[in-house]
Amino acid sequence: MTTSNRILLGVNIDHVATLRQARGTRYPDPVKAALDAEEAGADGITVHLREDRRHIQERDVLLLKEVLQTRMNFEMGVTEEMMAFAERIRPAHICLVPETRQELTTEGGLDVAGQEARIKAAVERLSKIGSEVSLFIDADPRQIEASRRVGAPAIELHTGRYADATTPTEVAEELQRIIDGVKGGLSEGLIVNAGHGLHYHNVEAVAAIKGINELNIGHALVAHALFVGFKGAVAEMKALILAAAKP
Ligand SMILES: CC(=O)[C@@H](O)[C@H](O)COP(=O)(O)O
Ligand SMILES: NCC(=O)COP(=O)(O)O
Repeated sequence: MTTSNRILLGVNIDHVATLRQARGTRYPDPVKAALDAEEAGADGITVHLREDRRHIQERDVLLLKEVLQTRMNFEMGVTEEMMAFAERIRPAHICLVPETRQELTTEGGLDVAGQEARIKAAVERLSKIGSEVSLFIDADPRQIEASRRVGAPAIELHTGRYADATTPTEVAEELQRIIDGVKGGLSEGLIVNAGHGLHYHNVEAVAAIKGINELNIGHALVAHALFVGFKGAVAEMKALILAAAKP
């Protein structure tokens, strides 16, 4: 069970690639962003190779595998194509996410409870290559219990609803859901990560929750980097979460 106050920052570089793909250029290179992020204190690099390849490409993942000093967290849908690719690159961490072609971004968590046999088989297969498999789920007790049952060592709680909440009541309710989810995950013996939609203005309350292992943050960092540079954006975020996580 992870109960330390040391909280890790996983930097998601997908949206550096979004900017590149918008013009079909060679720049900006997410690989450069990853190296800058590491220099600025990132504990790991997250990439989501979407089925539609709207941002990260296979080339990015293959290069990252060669150059990262930290570790890769490879987000993927549960498809045969992705399973075979993951087996080829053997990332340190794999996060299984739900994916819909038309969605603007990952809208909800993976329905582990509704497809336990399928997710269990994927977790078993991916664990054989030495990856630590986590499941990107909503902070829902049913999904947390199912995650333990399918043998995943880790979960990542989807913080999108908290990030999108507008009224103080809604924010408090969504935060409480995450707090309860962290407690529930830890009591099931799982490593608990969190992420999606986290920003400089909403990250501290989540970073202050005891027992969270890692926060994965991307879109807000890439946006802020336009004004302060990628290293500056990562360093600011890292300082914020470390200060918030202090006992
Ligand atoms: C699963 C997750 O939360 C991230 O991969 C995030 O989704 C990346 O960005 P997009 O969802 O916008 O592709
Ligand atoms: N898994 C969440 C993630 O990697 C980053 O999501 P976002 O900060 O880009 O919304």
